[in-house]
Amino acid sequence: MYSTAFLDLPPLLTAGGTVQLPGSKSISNRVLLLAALSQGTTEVHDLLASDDTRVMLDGLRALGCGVDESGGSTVRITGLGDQPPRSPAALFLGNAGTAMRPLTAALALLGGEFTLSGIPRMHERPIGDLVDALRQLGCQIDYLGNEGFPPLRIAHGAGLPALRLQAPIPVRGDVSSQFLTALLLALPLVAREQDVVIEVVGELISKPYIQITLALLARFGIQVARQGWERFTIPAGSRYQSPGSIHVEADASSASYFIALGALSASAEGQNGIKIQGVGLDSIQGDIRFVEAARAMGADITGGPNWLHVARGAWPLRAIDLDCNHIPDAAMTLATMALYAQGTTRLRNIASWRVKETDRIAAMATELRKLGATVEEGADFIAITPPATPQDWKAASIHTYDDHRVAMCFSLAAFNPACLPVRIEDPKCVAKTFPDYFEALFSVVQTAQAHIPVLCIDGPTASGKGTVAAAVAQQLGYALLDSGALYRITALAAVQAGIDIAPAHEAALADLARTLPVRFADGRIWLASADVTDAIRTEAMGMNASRISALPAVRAALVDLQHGFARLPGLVADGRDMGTVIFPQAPLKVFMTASAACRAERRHQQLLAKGIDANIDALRADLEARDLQDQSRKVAPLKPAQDALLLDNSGLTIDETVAQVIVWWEERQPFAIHLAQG
Ligand SMILES: Nc1ncnc2c1ncn2[C@@H]1O[C@H](COP(=O)(O)OP(=O)(O)O)[C@@H](O)[C@H]1O
Ligand SMILES: Nc1ccn([C@H]2C[C@H](O)[C@@H](COP(=O)(O)OP(=O)(O)O)O2)c(=O)n1
Repeated sequence: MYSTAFLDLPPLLTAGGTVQLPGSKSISNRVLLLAALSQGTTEVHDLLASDDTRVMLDGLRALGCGVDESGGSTVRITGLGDQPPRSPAALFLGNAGTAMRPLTAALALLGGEFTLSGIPRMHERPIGDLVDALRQLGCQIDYLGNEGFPPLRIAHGAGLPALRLQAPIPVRGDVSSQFLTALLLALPLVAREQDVVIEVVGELISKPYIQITLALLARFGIQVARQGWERFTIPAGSRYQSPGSIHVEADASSASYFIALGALSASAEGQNGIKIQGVGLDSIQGDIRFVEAARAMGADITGGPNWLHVARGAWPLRAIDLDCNHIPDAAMTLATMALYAQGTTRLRNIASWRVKETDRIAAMATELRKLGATVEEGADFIAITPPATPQDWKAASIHTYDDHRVAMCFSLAAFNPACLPVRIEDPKCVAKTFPDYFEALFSVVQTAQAHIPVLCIDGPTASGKGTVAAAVAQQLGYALLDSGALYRITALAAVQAGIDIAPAHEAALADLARTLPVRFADGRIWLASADVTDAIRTEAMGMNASRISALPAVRAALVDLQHGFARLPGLVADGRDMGTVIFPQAPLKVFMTASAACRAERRHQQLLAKGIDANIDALRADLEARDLQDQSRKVAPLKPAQDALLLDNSGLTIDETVAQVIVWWEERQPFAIHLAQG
């Protein structure tokens, strides 16, 4: 997951390959609750690991359910059965509507004392219609903040009052279908002696989500009878029965981003479109009908029981005018597909967008406009006209409103014909449903090598390049190339092979460099099966590296390996010749220096921290000798590139040095200019 403040997506050109999608959030949290209400243990396979399932699992544990997470994506839930939930209990449910609503209903019917709260946005999301329905039944629920919104208190410490189950229970269906889902999931608890009937007031929205609820209830032994979408009957004698084991389908809403990707990108060379694993055309999730909408816009989609294949069909895409009530979440993806359509795309009947993670109509309108689109918005619709020509596109920093879908939708804007990068702010908000979304995206998209941003930091030993490069890479979410390590590893391999580091053995040393079995993983460096992270860091190996690096054939042998580090979303490279030889087109080259005295002192401190005693004068003499050797060699000597910015950090802290590099990087991005204008 990218936990950076922002993630800059370089312009993307093609896509191709296979993605495996994470489990559906809606199915995951429903299954968890049903398993928790059942007798016995349920093995839940392919459970989504996300913020929303995390709060549900924590909540169930707090209520006394058995939760065994030792099996990776398979979680074992031991249900309450006939046991009462542990009470009192305080549940924090983040921003998970799929946890807040059904738990409120279930706990109100089970009895006990509970508080249910979430993050501030959760406290702005309405729950009054559900509370009204439960209060009419006889449940005692209080608002702890604003009327009609969480946080809530359920107060049945003295036992449940008699519930009024004879008359049909009315619930509004036109604000959120989650209220009805909550009642359907919870009322079987009390459908013992008589049928329990729910009547929907108002036009029910998001019906497909109710279908998921009914299908999952059936898997847990509850057969709900439905008359139209107005009346639902839970038969007397209902009891939750664990199916023993259940598989969670991949998330059909998450599939929408990759369906869109296949529809709007040219295929990568030798590939034909995108294959999506984990969800197929016969999915029980309503958002699978996004397929029809994407086809209407031009996508070429085929599929089987648990896979989809998507390629470009009509291009440019066709604008559509669609009632999106049946696919409220996935429809947001249509709004960014509209950027690539001819004409105006109108998405209607989407009032529920206004009460989701954020006001999604306002959010989409604001961010689409930043890209140069013309957007009209109303209480329950949005109409998008793309920028008229490539020149009308703008580089935008997309605000994501702590809304995973906004972040994922707008990643598609990186295919803009103007080849502008797109900045996604707070990319970790995707953790709600798809923590590794950007990793999955990068695994199936490609761009021209020239579009991949590279930031070079060169300089003499102990100037702080390595430290600063690592910090900058972390802040930007970029890969890191410690090129000095490659020379150090080659030198170590030569020493181990007994090859003298001298010009006479240049060819043999170059062969060694070309076939170096090196691997960088989890902050460690491996040479074949040996962890050499520490062995290459000695002063002696630094000197050997400097000697081996003076051999032109060795340098040439390491070029391809170094170029291979430049991958999406970008690279920070540190060394001696990153800006001059390896990445001469890099948009930012920093030449970092510090006085010899300062550098000797830093090295001294570094060694002391490792428990190695060293003489500071000897260290200074060594580093000056190495500087001289690196500066005076014939090939790729240590020197600033012509367009490098010099940074003498003798008087700066590490943080100040990093901040300066980031300021220079930001000055080169188009977003700041846009912000200044906007
Ligand atoms: N302003 C600074 N910038 C970068 N590093 C610094 C700074 N001040 C002190 N240091 C320290 O200098 C030492 C040498 O840094 P390092 O990154 O190993 O240098 P290099 O990669 O250039 O050889 C590290 O221990 C680092 O913490
Ligand atoms: N791009 C590079 C990186 C390192 N080298 C050589 C020259 C250096 O003295 C050695 C060791 O580099 P390294 O960056 O690990 O050394 P320091 O951490 O700066 O002491 O490798 C090079 O020639 N070109």
